[in-house]
Amino acid sequence: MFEELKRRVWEANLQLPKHELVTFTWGNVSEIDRERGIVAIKPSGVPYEELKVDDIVLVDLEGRVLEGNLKPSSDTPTHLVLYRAFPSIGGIVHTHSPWATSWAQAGLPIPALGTTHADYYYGEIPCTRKMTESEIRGEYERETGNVIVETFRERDPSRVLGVLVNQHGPFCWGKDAQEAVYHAVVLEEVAKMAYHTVVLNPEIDAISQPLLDRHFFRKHGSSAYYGQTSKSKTS
Ligand SMILES: O=C(CO)[C@@H](O)[C@@H](O)COP(=O)(O)O
Repeated sequence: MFEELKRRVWEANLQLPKHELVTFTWGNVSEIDRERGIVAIKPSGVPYEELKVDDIVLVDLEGRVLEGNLKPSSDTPTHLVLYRAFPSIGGIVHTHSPWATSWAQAGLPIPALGTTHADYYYGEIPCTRKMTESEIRGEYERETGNVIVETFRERDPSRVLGVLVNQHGPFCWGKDAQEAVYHAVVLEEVAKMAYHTVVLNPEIDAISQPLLDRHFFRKHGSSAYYGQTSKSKTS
């Protein structure tokens, strides 16, 4: 019954090395079947070149393994916190892609400096606060999810489709695993461009609200008009 879900998650995981978003095993992708409350996720520590469809692990929203012979990603508790807190999302990607991770390590949000950014992220891509010692010593991966949720108290996860976890790296999401990978690719590109932009002009301001609105809403929401059909908004 979940063969299709597992295949989609397997294919989405294989997109990470293809887009040069992961080194070794530094990343994972999951997708949720909302109707059944089942999450398919990459197994922990398995090299991408060895990953098979049947290695994808199925867990419930409490993290209990329902199917699979391997341990799920060590980041599974983070994914589960996000699926529970953000009902609009259907897929999640975590990587240590170098440009996004550089901003995360610097503890800085990525400002919206141009239309490439505004096409997908409505405003700055936030960086979480640093985690406390007790959060790190406790249920670390679950607390990582909690600190992301805290960062989104005043933000809309359907408009800001990713986050930088301070001193760690990016988590992105989308309506499914494939779209989440797409947003992770965009995040890495805008992280690289933003770095170069602020180096070239340290005084640069974020783009204006009208330009941000124009670019985000031409691809998202009921007034979107970019592309050929509603399905092509990410192309
Ligand atoms: O964040 C980290 C390591 O810092 C992990 O996400 C990364 O190594 C992937 O872990 P898994 O192989 O998915 O358990």
